Amino acid sequence: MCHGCKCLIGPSMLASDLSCMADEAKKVIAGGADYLHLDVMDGHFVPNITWGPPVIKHLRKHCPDIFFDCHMMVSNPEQWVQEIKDAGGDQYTFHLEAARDPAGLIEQIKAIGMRVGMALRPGTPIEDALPWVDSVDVVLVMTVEPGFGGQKFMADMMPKVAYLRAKCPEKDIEVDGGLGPATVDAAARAGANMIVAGSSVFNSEVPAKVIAALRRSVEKLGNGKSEEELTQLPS
Ligand SMILES: O=C(CO)[C@@H](O)[C@H](O)COP(=O)(O)O
Repeated sequence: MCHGCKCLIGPSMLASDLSCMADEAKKVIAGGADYLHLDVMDGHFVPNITWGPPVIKHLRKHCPDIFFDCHMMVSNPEQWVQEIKDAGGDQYTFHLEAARDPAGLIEQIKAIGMRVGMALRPGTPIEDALPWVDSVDVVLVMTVEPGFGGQKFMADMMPKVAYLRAKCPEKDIEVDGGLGPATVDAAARAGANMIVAGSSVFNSEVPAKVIAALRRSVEKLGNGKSEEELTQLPS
């Protein structure tokens, strides 16, 4: 179980109305988001294209204080570190499958002053990540195939999360894909403390309620409480 990790909820902007991204961001910030998850896709590493540093830079002007978690679904993650930093990124999450030299890339990101995230596609075994886990701030376990929002949560990724949590009680573990009030309990029980949620938050009439429900699950179940203890907690 997670001992020292804070529960953090990060709405995925991919699911927002991108014609008014800044307003959408402000809405979820007001609704209690701890950070914004920004999916950068290059049409090569994944079969979709979203945005890059110019859009992040403009969003930063409208949202000066929130943490920007940049999920780099790109084939050449070494190329964008400086641009993402300059645009206002706080965390640079690269895909292990795309990194030619993970150790060098981690150093590059750290040297520039961003938090380092390492993401794993569903098909990547957790063992592949172990050599670098101690050097990164966050491990992102994808719970859908990266590329698109609105997919079904892959509960069979939870053993990866649980294995990692057992090995690294203090590490930030993030999950992303198909998360909402109906699926978050499994991720919380496995030990994830950073929850990315796109469709469930932005499709809701009241995003704040969904964010609160996600937080409630992680705060309760992520602390290793028994079902009996949970029934005694105020809702
Ligand atoms: O990285 C991705 C998809 O590649 C995610 O961040 C999705 O955007 C999450 O969206 P939902 O599954 O929550 O709708």
